[in-house]
Amino acid sequence: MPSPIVLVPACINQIGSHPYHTAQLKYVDAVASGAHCMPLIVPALGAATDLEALLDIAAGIMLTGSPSNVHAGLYGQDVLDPSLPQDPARDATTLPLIRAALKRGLPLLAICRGFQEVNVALGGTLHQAVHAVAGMHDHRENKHHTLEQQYAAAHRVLLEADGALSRILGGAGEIMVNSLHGQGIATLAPGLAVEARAGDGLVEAYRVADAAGFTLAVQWHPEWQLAQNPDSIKLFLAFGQACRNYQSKSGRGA
Ligand SMILES: N[C@@H](CCC(=O)NCCCC(=O)O)C(=O)O
Repeated sequence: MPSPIVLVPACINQIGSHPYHTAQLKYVDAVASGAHCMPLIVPALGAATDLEALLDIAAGIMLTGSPSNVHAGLYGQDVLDPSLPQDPARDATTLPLIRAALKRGLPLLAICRGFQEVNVALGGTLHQAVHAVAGMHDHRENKHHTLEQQYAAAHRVLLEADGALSRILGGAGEIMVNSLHGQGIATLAPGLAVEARAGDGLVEAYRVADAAGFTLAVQWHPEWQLAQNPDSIKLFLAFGQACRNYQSKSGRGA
């Protein structure tokens, strides 16, 4: 069977004098080495994206993290801190792509910003600054720390008993995760089912309840040093297997 193609939507980033379509290496490599699939970086072309052409060749989609925020206008709010990075071209590409991919039953794995944008794509809202909400913890990384420290395990999450994530992780009730986000889920979109929460109650993982295939979105970073984290290995293996199953069922597996 040819390797299943997993779409990895790009960000737009300024490098020197020019804007680039970019995808961070750790995400792209995790699709290859963790899910054993072929990553395909999708440019952030917005409305010019041919969604059906992409979905005709894809067997999965992975939404990456990124320092930028999903634009608050997309969930009916004003941007509270305009100094934080935005990526309207990524928003204009991923939101329609997410909806079209789910309609086809494509396996989906979403991480950090990706976790937030799937929620917004399906009608949910975000806290623009989780740490400013009474009773919530500060989920941000300390930018003065080394990368190793920033991506180290930061807090535990409690997994839903008998949930999809818990099953993938061998029946675990809780796991330790890293934490590098200022925003978080305020209202979960209709049709999403909670899979894990942090100690302050913040949703840390969910699935699309009535999806035809595998869907999991996590607020943490399983792609970070994937090979050293048994939970992350299991998560990416399960995603990869779902992509292989989708490819076989769609008749493209020969
Ligand atoms: N802007 C959002 C998204 C946070 C996020 O995805 N952080 C990861 C950035 C670096 C990486 O990709 O590893 C927020 O702050 O909530």
